[in-house]
Amino acid sequence: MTNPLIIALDFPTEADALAFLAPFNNVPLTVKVGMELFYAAGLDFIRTLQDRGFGVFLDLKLHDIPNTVYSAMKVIGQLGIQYTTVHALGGQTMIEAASRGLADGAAHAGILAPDLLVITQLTSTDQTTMNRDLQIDGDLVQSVVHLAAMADQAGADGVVCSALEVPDLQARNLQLKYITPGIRLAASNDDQKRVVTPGRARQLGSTGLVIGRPITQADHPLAAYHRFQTEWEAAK
Ligand SMILES: O=C(O)c1cc(=O)[nH]c(=O)n1[C@@H]1O[C@H](COP(=O)(O)O)[C@@H](O)[C@H]1O
Repeated sequence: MTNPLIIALDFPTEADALAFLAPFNNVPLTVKVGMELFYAAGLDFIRTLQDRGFGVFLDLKLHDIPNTVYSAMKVIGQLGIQYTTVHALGGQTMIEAASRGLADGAAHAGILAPDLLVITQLTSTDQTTMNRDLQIDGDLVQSVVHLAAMADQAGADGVVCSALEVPDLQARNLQLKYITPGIRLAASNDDQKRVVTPGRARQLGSTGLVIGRPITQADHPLAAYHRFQTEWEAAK
């Protein structure tokens, strides 16, 4: 089974990412490659991670017209990775196009398509940001529920949201995985606004966690990873 703890490799270079991963040699990790590292290290680095046995979550958060997203996802579908992302705010037709693109790319390569995860409201967004900056009226949780239901309709495999919203999503009986960032062992003061501990996230129904700085910036990353894992396991 895929490791439910996904580490966000938010590093500026391939060398930094590989140095971080050195102690994790025998750990069956799924690692998330986001915009910074992908733009710096590209597809060759994705293959390096796969050669070393890591599962890959390619997080490029596509948001464009359906035809452009379809074509990009057709390429991504051929990579043999585990997860990739689009923004819900691209709308249902764009999400459907993304799903088709992944399926067509994977079929072309004769492999399984990655899970398509849809970003609902970012965990750095709070109620005020959503209403004032994005000019989306109403309640943030209701917006996440609406976007997740749309993603489900469009054939997505999961959504990215705060663990705080998962109970409301489960109440809708959606056929989705709930991948939740904004995970912290204790209260923190960084840019994340909707924050949850790993144990609480599991109790709330998260399928998987995305964890970045609390592990990547720790003095002892492997020990930090084990603390998250222990809390996750204890919350069964
Ligand atoms: O798509 C994501 O992974 C994502 C969505 C979201 O709503 N919030 C969010 O923090 N993320 C990502 O999850 C990771 C969280 O990193 P830390 O805040 O360092 O734990 C980063 O790579 C973010 O890009």
